[in-house]
Parts: sequence; structure tokens; C-alpha cells
Amino acid sequence: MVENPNGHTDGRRIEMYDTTLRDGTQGAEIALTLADKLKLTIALDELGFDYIEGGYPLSNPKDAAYFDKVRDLDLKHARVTAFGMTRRKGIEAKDDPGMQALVASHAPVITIVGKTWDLHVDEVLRVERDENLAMIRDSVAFCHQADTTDEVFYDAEHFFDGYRANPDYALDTLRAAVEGGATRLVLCDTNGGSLPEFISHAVTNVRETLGLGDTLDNPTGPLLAIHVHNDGALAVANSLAAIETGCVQVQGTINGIGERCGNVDLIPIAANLRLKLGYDCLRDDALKGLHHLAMLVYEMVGMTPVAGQPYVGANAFTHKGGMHVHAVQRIAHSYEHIEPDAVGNQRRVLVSELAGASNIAAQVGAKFGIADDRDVQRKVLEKIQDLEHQGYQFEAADASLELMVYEALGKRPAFWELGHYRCVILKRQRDEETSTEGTVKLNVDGTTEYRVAEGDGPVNALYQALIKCLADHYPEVRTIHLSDYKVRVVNPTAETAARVRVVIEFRYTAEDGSTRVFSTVGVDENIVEASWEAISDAFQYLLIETRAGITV
Ligand SMILES: CC(=O)SCCNC(=O)CCNC(=O)[C@H](O)C(C)(C)COP(=O)(O)OP(=O)(O)OC[C@H]1O[C@@H](n2cnc3c(N)ncnc32)[C@H](O)[C@@H]1OP(=O)(O)O
Ligand SMILES: CC(=O)C(=O)O
Repeated sequence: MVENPNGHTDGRRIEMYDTTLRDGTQGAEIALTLADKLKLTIALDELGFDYIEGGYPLSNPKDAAYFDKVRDLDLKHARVTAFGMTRRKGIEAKDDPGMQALVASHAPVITIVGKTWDLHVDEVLRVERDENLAMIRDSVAFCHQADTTDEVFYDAEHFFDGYRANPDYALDTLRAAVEGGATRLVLCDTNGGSLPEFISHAVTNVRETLGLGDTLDNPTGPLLAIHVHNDGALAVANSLAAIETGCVQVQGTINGIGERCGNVDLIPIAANLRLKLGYDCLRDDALKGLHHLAMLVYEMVGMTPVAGQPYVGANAFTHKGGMHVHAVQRIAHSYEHIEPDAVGNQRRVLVSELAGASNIAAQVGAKFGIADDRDVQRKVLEKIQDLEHQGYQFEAADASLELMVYEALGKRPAFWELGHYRCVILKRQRDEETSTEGTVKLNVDGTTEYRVAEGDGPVNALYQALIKCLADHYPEVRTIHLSDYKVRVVNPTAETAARVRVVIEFRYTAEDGSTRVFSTVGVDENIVEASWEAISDAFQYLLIETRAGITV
């Protein structure tokens, strides 16, 4: 076996600096309440993040309030950091409202952002280059001298673009920060367009030219840190390249949220540092909390979790191809780079037309006692492949898949026989609301049930009428709730005559108090029939699951 060329054994510690609360909220459509900011601070502290950048006290009352409230938290490890820019041109630091707000935040660590790129100095700030150096030096020194400040970090905005354009001036800005007393020089790829080789080259040159160390042996002397954005989709590679060449701190956000294409995602950073590169970061057992942390942040910012997110996404350890599933069942790491559990995630197997018998065995083998029954597995697989050819999809329709297994085993119970259903939608004038009426006729246990219900639309009306037919016989049908309804056109070239696929998710509370979620699928040219199929399968599945004596 070839030894991993990147593997370290020295266990060098890397500081994790989270800026989800500041740079993360600069992402489009991202906002956090004060309560969420405090809750996330606690969650980050519990995992052992070293620094939590809480906000920009000058910017808005919420960020200022955060620094008042965060002092009441009993943080175990993390140091809270206040962010702000250098003093304005032409005034003393003590007279600058931004400087005053930073010191008034009483944050033990202050991070000052300043200009490195001569383009920004000349064209954006429009100040003399020496005045920019003075702004950096004075601002860092002013914050450094405040009684409540222990450390000042200096964010060298656009460092890599500035270094490319004018390396001497870029280095002078870092020297000015060191003169002011900065203990971390944070090299920022603000526009996110650099490539890893350039990052390595620049970090190495800066470290050698300024004579800086690459370990935390002297944590209060100036050391390098890295802060990158993801505009070239290289944020993780760039951050790791910077660490490999001497940065002792990495700044980023949870799930990579942030301005434009986002910041580096600290989830893969932490996992790669500990699991792949042999560095020390966070708490020893923190990686198992990464999945939970990622989901917490998605929930707080109201984003749908990214299923393909490395390490923590729902698909990160999901196997669909039949050959993969076959191999994974024999030896998991044949198709997995780490154990899912190492980062709090889990393995999933999907069943679809790309499955082999192994997928059926993995998904339903244990529940139905068919783990070794290749004949039944193949029978189910053939049915799935036929139906997927017609437009069905079973990946997200676990209950429909199980109903098919009951059928293949000849054990699917018939709880009722359909007489007919009918749906009428009435609208007489342009500005009149539609009214919908659903009628369902069933034979349930030898009794004819013939019920009508009104609804907001055809699906709702038929759903209510079906419940009315079944409720006297099977009261549990009143306990399920439709929680999601998705519809996709299967063959769009057929336009309005196209077949549609409806996938419906349901929830119910089981006898043990737990919430169960399951989904069914229906396909037809008629959206009402596709929905009916999914709904009636859902009720049948519920009855099988909840009624004793029907289990296989
Ligand atoms: C790379 C980064 O992510 S940096 C952080 C970016 N984050 C944010 O901008 C979010 C928070 N921002 C804010 O709340 C506001 O933009 C504030 C409080 C910073 C500024 O608000 P305003 O003063 O109303 O902004 P306005 O647009 O009028 O002007 C910005 C001024 O700051 C100056 N400025 C910009 N960067 C710097 C800097 N690093 N140091 C000193 N002055 C700076 C500009 O030159 C401009 O001054 P001018 O009017 O004399 O030209
Ligand atoms: C400081 C910062 O957020 C940046 O340069 O991207």
C-alpha cells in the first residue's frame, strides 16, 4: 500500500474561526435572529470552535445587542470576536465611531479588516497609500490598547489579489498590522478566484519574508490565518493549501454560507483536517456533531439542506447503483471514503431501476425476512424496473416499495374494493372561487360506503371523502397528515396530455409516540388519478403498519 503523501503525524493544532454569524449572514437571503445567533454560539462552543465572530457592532442594533447578551453565556472554550473596518481616513482612531463601537462591544478579540490591494486604496478608498498603512496601524493599535481586548486579528482584505498586483505594498500592509500589535494576519481571498498553487506560493513567501512561525507554540506572536471565498469552487482546496504551507488558523462558515458563492465550508475543513491530514482541531469527539451542526444552521436560516454536501449531506453516503450496493454490503469502504458515523451521518440505500437484488436486500430484506431470498428480490426488482419505465420512481417512495414486496409475497391485504370515485369542480364566473366536490364509493368489509366531501381542490375533496368512507372501520385513518406533495411531468413533450408523477409524504404518530414519515407514488396522465393512487396506497400502508397480525 502506498502511504498517504499528505498524511501528517505531528498533530499540529489548527484554530477554527467561525464567521457564520458575520460573513455567513452576508449571503443572499440569509438572516439570523439574535436568539439564533446566541443559540449557534453555544452549539459552536460545545464542539470546540476557538473563535466565533459574532458580528459587526457598528453595523446594526442586532449585532451590537449580540455582544451585550453573549457576555451572559458561560462559554467553555470559544472566544467571541467583534468585526469592523479600519478607521476612516483623516481622523484619529479614537474619534471613529467604528473603532468606538468595537471597543464598546467588550469582545475579548477584535478583528479589523483593512485594504491590501493598491487598486482598492487608490480607487475605492481614494486615500494616499501611506495613509492606508497608518489607518491599519492606528486601528489595530487602538483596539489592542483597550482594557477589554486581549487579541487583535487583522483581516487583510483581497490579500491574494493585492499580492499578485503589488507584492511589496501588500507586505507593507501586513507589517503595519504587526506594528499595531496584530497577533493573526488573516490572508483573505476576498473575491474567491485564486487557485491552490498560488495560495501555497503566496503563503510560503509571506511567512518566509516576515519570518513567521507555522505552529501555535507562540500563540501571541503574529501568525498567519486564511479566509477564503468560494467563487472558483476551490475554497476547501485553497484553505487546505494555506494550512499546509503555514497558516495556523482557518476562517469560514458552517455549510459555506456567505457573500456571493459563499465562504469556505468549515464542515469539510474540520473533517479533512482531522480525518485525512492528521491535524488537531476542535474537540476530540466533535466530528460526530458535524451533521447535527450543519442541519441546525440550515434550519436557522430556512434553507433546504444540500443533499450532496460532502460529509454531512443526506446523499453523502447514499448508494443507488446496484454494483455499489452489492459491494458496500460486503465491505463498506469499497464505496465510502470514511465511516458515515464518524461525522454523525448515516448510510442509505436507494431502490430504483438502477438497483440490483442487493439493493432490495439492503432496503427491505430484514423487515420482510427476504435478505437471502434472491427469487423474491428479483421479482420485486423486475416490477420496479417495469414501473420506473412507465414513470414511477421508488427512491423517495418507501411505502409504495414495501407494498410491492407485500404483493410479490402474495400477502398484500385488501382493506376495501373501489366502487368508483368522482370529482366535480364548479366555477360559473371569472371572479368566483371554484368549489370542489369529491364522491367515493367503496366496499369495506362487505359494507357499501358512499360518501361525499367538499374540498379546496380535487385532491383534498377525494382525500376527505375517502377518510369518511374508512373512518368507521379503521379510525386510525384520521391520524395521518399529508406533509408534502410533489408533482413532476414524466414526458413533457406530450404537453398537456403528459403523464405526471405525484409523490406524497405523510406523517403519523405511532403508538410508542414516535413520528413516522412515509411516502407513496402514483403515475397517470390524469393528475387526480395519480394523486388518488398515492393517497389510497398511503392509507393501505398505514393500516398494514398499524394493525397487528398483518405483519409478514
Ligand atoms: C470583505 C468583507 O466582507 S468586509 C465586511 C463587509 N460587510 C458589510 O459591509 C456589512 C456591514 N456594513 C455596514 O453596516 C455598513 O456598510 C457600514 C457601517 C460599514 C458603512 O456604512 P456607511 O458609512 O453608511 O457606508 P457608505 O457606503 O456611505 O460608505 C462606506 C465608507 O467606508 C469607507 N471604507 C470602506 N472600507 C474601509 C476600510 N477598510 N477602512 C476605512 N474605511 C473604509 C469607504 O471609503 C466609504 O467612505 P467614503 O464615503 O468616505 O468614501
Ligand atoms: C474579511 C472578509 O470577509 C473578506 O475579505 O472576505
